[in-house]
Amino acid sequence: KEKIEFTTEQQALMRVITDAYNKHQIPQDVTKKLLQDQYSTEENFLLLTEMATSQVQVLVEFTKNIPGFLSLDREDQIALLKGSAVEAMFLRSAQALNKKMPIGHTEVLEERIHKSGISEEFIKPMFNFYKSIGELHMVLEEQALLTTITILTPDRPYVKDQPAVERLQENVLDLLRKMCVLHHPQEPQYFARLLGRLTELRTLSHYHAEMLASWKVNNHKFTPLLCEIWDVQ
Ligand SMILES: N#Cc1ccccc1NC(=O)[C@H](C1CCCCC1)n1c(-c2ccc(Cl)cc2)nc2cc(F)c(F)cc21
Repeated sequence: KEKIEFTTEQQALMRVITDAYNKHQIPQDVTKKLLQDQYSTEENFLLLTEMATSQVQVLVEFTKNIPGFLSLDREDQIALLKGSAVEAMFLRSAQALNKKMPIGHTEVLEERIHKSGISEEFIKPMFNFYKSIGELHMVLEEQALLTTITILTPDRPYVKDQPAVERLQENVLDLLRKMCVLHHPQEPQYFARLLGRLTELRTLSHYHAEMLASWKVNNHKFTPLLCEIWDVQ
């Protein structure tokens, strides 16, 4: 049984990232809203744009706490945020769906999302991703580190100093690898499976603009922030 040792730097990094992840939760819990009422496709689209907009603001605050992020070139910081916002939102949505809920709530939530206005062709890939995240039973620290790794992806479009991003990402990857051994000692391949989800996440995120454009509403209105961050309008 491998003895897991964390350096003092890694312990500090873990605490900072976990605290930031906890602090920057989504203000109002979207699952509670969706469980409360069945909304029209228009109301759901509005809720989505509100959630996505607040999610971007939450993401910006979260990245400020990633050690080293603010020392990156400012344009690279923007490129990393723009490049990861959609993936971070789908990760957050997956974690929202896979949260422990009273009996029958998850089924209601899934039903509401199926009927929310999203076009059928995207339902399957989206729920496949949510299910594959759920099967991992990630602990909170792993969720926080996975989101951080997604943000610190060096090969996003327009990133100039990729090695600087790689150095930050490597520290977080090393920490995540150790956390996976610690929390899933029986699954030596767990870390690799976790990283494999990031590939699935990137594929799903390619659809996001189409998913929004094909939402069953007459008028697709977006906030200025979403127009900036998402390739819409
Ligand atoms: N945005 C956002 C966001 C930010 C933080 C947390 C959840 C978010 N997701 C959301 O609000 C949307 C809602 C918005 C109202 C209409 C039904 C979907 N959502 C999505 C979903 C996000 C995008 C795109 Cl194109 C399709 C779907 N998959 C969800 C899974 C869940 F379990 C869940 F509760 C919510 C979920």
